Amino acid sequence: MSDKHPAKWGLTPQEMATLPTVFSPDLLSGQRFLVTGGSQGMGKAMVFLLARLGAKVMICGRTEEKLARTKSEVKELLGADISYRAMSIRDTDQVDALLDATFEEFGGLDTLVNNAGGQFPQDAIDFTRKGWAAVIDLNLNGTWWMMQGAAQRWRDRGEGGHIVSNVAHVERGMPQAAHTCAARAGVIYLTRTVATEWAPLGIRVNCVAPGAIATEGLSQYPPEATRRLGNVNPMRRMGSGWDVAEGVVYLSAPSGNFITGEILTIDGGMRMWGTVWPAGVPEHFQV
Ligand SMILES: CCCCCCCCCCC/C=C/C(=O)SCCNC(=O)CCNC(=O)[C@H](O)C(C)(C)COP(=O)(O)OP(=O)(O)OC[C@H]1O[C@@H](n2cnc3c(N)ncnc32)[C@H](O)[C@@H]1OP(=O)(O)O
Ligand SMILES: NC(=O)C1=CN([C@@H]2O[C@H](COP(=O)(O)OP(=O)(O)OC[C@H]3O[C@@H](n4cnc5c(N)ncnc54)[C@H](OP(=O)(O)O)[C@@H]3O)[C@@H](O)[C@H]2O)C=CC1
Repeated sequence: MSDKHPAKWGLTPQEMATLPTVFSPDLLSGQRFLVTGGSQGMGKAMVFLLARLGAKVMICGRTEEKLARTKSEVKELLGADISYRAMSIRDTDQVDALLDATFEEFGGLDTLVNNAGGQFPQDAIDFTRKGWAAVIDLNLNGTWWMMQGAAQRWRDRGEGGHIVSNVAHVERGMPQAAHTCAARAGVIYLTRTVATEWAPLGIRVNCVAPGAIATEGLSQYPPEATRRLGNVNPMRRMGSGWDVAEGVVYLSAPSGNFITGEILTIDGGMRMWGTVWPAGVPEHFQV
């Protein structure tokens, strides 16, 4: 997929309704999930897979129209009912309201999936304070409000739970995306820390760390930012939202019962070879 910029990124609802999965159809029967950013991209793939496996699902995002469309597509293609709430994870009052509504509607929560996030490509030296703050607030603070809010409710109810946060492959840093690299590293180390603090509460805490994944979110980036994404790992192709969704289910289902503080990298090997350079390869690094 080198040098290509498709007219439309990501999986269609029909694909998400029919793609093969390694998991059995009743695996998550009765399990209650909350997926932030479930209205498109990887989050939407998770929602389709979770619904196919029998889970009850609540999704959120800022745009009501996208949430309502996802709900009706899941109903039409899978015959399943999901719930949604329009909100921003950056707003602590809205986070509390979402968590309260979810616990009330489902009578509890089994797994929180922190998937909402994003950034813009820019050299770190040029970040404005407002741009830096926006990316940290969304990806680090917003994710943390969700993690802490869910854990407090589980503790107060005397129940356990599981958190899985969608971060990014950041082991080698991320040139031209240092703000999101810093935020994702923050989430990774929060995860590794509270996995210990919250183990006595019966709460497992994990992350998935994707490399370049073809999703609708990429349509917000110009072709010069995305045309190299199929060439940034040894497999020399992009992953799909389904690859990440299956990783989330692996960690959340009984297959993950003895896994906490883990970062499951789903990147086609990008941690070993390949650099994104989302704003273009600087002359110094061209070969
Ligand atoms: C191409 C990938 C780049 C990252 C590299 C990651 C490498 C890993 C794999 C590669 C692919 C990863 C892809 C994705 O994650 S795609 C899915 C996620 N979706 C998005 O990223 C959506 C796009 N981003 C945003 O919506 C916003 O940037 C953001 C949410 C981060 C900010 O939202 P907010 O609405 O609060 O902020 P504003 O838009 O009002 O902007 C606030 C200030 O931020 C600065 N800014 C914003 N955009 C840019 C830009 N394009 N370039 C430079 N600066 C920017 C700016 O200071 C804004 O303030 P002003 O508007 O007042 O100037
Ligand atoms: N695509 C890729 O290659 C990679 C992506 N990632 C990360 O994985 C996650 C999912 O990515 P992807 O599926 O591509 O993203 P998309 O941009 O396709 O989807 C993002 C989702 O998050 C929601 N969202 C964004 N901001 C907020 C907010 N403040 N509050 C609540 N919901 C919000 C969006 O809905 P709405 O706009 O309506 O709010 C949308 O549903 C993101 O954190 C992304 O940065 C990491 C590595 C690689």
